[in-house]
Amino acid sequence: MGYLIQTLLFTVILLFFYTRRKPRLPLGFKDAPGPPPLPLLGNAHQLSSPAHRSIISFSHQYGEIFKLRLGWNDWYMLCSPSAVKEILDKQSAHTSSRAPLPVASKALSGGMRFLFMEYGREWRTLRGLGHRLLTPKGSGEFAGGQEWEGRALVSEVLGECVEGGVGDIREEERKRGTDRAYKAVRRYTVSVIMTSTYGKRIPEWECDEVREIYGIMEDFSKVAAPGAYIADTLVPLGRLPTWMQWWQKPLKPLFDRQARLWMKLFTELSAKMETGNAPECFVKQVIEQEYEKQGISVLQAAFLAGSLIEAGSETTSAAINTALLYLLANPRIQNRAHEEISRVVGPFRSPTFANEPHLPYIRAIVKETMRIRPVTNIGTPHYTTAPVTYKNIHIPANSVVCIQQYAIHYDPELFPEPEEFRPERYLAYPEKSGVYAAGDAKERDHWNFGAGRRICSGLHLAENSMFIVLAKLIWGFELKPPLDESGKEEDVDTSDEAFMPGGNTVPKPFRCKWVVRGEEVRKTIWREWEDARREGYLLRGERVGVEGVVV
Ligand code: HEM
Repeated sequence: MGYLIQTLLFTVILLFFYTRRKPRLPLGFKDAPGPPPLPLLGNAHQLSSPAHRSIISFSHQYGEIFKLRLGWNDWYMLCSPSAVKEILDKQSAHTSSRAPLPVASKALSGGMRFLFMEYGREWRTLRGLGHRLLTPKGSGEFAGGQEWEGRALVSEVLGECVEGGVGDIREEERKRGTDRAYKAVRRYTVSVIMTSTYGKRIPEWECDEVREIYGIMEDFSKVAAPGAYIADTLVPLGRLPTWMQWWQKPLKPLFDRQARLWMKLFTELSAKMETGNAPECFVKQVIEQEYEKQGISVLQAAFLAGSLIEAGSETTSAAINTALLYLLANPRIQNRAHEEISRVVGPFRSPTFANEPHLPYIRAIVKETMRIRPVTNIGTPHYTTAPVTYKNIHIPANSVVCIQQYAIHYDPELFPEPEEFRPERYLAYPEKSGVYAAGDAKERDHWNFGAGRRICSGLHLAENSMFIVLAKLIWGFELKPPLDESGKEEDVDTSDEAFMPGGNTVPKPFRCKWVVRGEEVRKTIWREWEDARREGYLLRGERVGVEGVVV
């Protein structure tokens, strides 16, 4: 114990001097501007809750790059398209790692959580394994499943949320508005990602698998929350001998819980492969690519699949639910969107991906949602492995470099009246996000998926889900504000208060009145769902039914 106290004291003293250090600058270069840090505290006390508001105001004060000292690291906040392009794209050989996190990455995740993995051979091999699944073409193979799950979702909303529906919904919820569609959207996204990775559908929200997956994500967000564990702030504590790392023992059961779930799914699938009964899916591809020969352990391969499930579920449902919240608050936009869909599709069938080129306004809603409420609140931190420069600013090795999506998305020079939800600004952007991410910085649509070599692997899958779900829901229903006790429509809140606290921008569950758009549409929804249940859909030539891939 005495040794531990001495080490802690030593680390605090070290931090005191470390936080007062000045970087050595090469001739002709300067340090990034920023608010002066306090000894020990750095700048953490200057961040508001939610943090993006103070980041936006610092960007107004200091410009396109500023520096904050947060814990052990200097964070260089990138607040302009060209700073992101120059630093994260053009100098990506040195800006593609992640900061060391002895607790969240090492102890909780055994160093195997893909999102946190340091840049290097192992990360490259794993990214390569995931690549085939997630390229535009690979993601396109899941379009049938997204379309099919979209039909399931629309019928769920009709059954559960609409007056005259069939679910166990209370009369009052039907009349005054319900938040059930919020969960239905979450079910949709988990089901799409589980079918893609393991060939398994998630037909019900209330089931053991969803409980376990969300339990794991909850453990993760608690442990990774800023300030939750001092060793993720005072990183040198991670160099203590393992027996002295007091956080290891309580986190062991949480690591075991993840390993158990990811390994259970993985070994079940491997067993099915041995008997020739495995569904077509990502993990089957990984096994066929002989991951062991590439130096990847079975546990790491199982964690890779788990990382995709984690990374793809809550992010996509948060984005879709955010779009629904803004549509609810903006009847004019909803009407314009519905006018476009009904002109192109009519009431006798619901929209499909084939209609996408003719639905520019729906595509614009997808992009505008990602602009106005980027899913990451304080950006996506990368870590430098060598010094990099931007204009005459020098950024040393071992610094955090972090896109600030909110600061860029709320720059009125780039997006006039940025607080306004205005899909029209994206009508001149016919391509998907991946195309703009690879192009000229000034032409990029939004920065929601990050940048450089660590750019979101699932962006095509995510954008496709957003498009198909929004198109089908707007086609099927009018979203109306909930009613208060006196029967008057309530105001719809889209302020920061409407979102949960934390690193991700996730809307709080919100009530809404779902009104089906006429008898013909109601009949079409039921008919299409019956057809879908009967026929299933094809995933790379294999039939998928209500229970998942049919083998
Ligand atoms: C609207 C939905 C989504 C948003 C906003 C989103 C956003 C992001 C962001 C900002 C990053 C970090 C990028 C960086 O470091 O520069 C990321 C990483 C990642 N995302 Fe997504 N994502 C979404 C959906 C998905 C889906 C559906 C999948 C998988 C199927 C996925 C898989 C991943 C993975 C594996 C990484 C880690 C990449 C790495 O560290 O190399 N994401 N995502």
